[in-house]
Amino acid sequence: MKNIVLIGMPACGKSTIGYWLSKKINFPVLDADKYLEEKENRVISDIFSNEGEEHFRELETKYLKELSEKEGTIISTGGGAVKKKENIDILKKTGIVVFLDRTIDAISKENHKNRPLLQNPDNLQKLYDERIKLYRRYADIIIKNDDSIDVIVERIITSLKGKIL
Ligand SMILES: Nc1ncnc2c1ncn2[C@@H]1O[C@H](COP(=O)(O)OP(=O)(O)O)[C@@H](O)[C@H]1O
Ligand SMILES: O=C(O)C1=C[C@@H](OP(=O)(O)O)[C@@H](O)[C@H](O)C1
Ligand SMILES: [Mg+2]
Repeated sequence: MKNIVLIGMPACGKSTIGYWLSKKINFPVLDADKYLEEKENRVISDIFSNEGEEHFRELETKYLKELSEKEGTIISTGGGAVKKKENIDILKKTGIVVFLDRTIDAISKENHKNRPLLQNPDNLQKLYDERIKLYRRYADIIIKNDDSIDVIVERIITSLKGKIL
């Protein structure tokens, strides 16, 4: 059974929707950021401020590799997982990639205190411009996150019917 891999901008809903999707379809869920924090016994903002983004990206790749070895699991990635093609190549071998497409406007209204890259709000548009083509390129399925979480979960389930559900 393939994994369901959620990708998209920071605060597009990957962690939250992964959790509710898991409840609905009874697949286990693993959040790549939480997994990394548990394995490293540290929080991401601490890794960014002490060792920097590059070190975080190395750890992210290491743990995405571990997660890609799962089966029938929902994997909520961090927004920057698409920065390395290597990450996506690995995730795609065992999973179907779902891009949660949420507007910058909606994302900008969320609380970003635990997102080191969004401490400067101007960075959101910059990240979007750098990454949007990557999310679209790597997506097997694109789901617009422009309604309630329940509706989005149902949209994902409908789009996966006949593919893996
Ligand atoms: N469709 C939605 N309706 C209401 N809140 C949403 C929706 N999608 C995401 N959110 C909220 O946005 C915030 C960021 O979501 P999160 O799951 O942490 O995003 P990500 O893991 O992609 O960074 C959370 O507070 C979440 O509840
Ligand atoms: O967009 C990014 O580069 C990042 C997004 C974060 O995850 P979320 O997308 O869950 O916020 C987290 O992995 C880290 O702060 C870097
Ligand atoms: Mg998340």
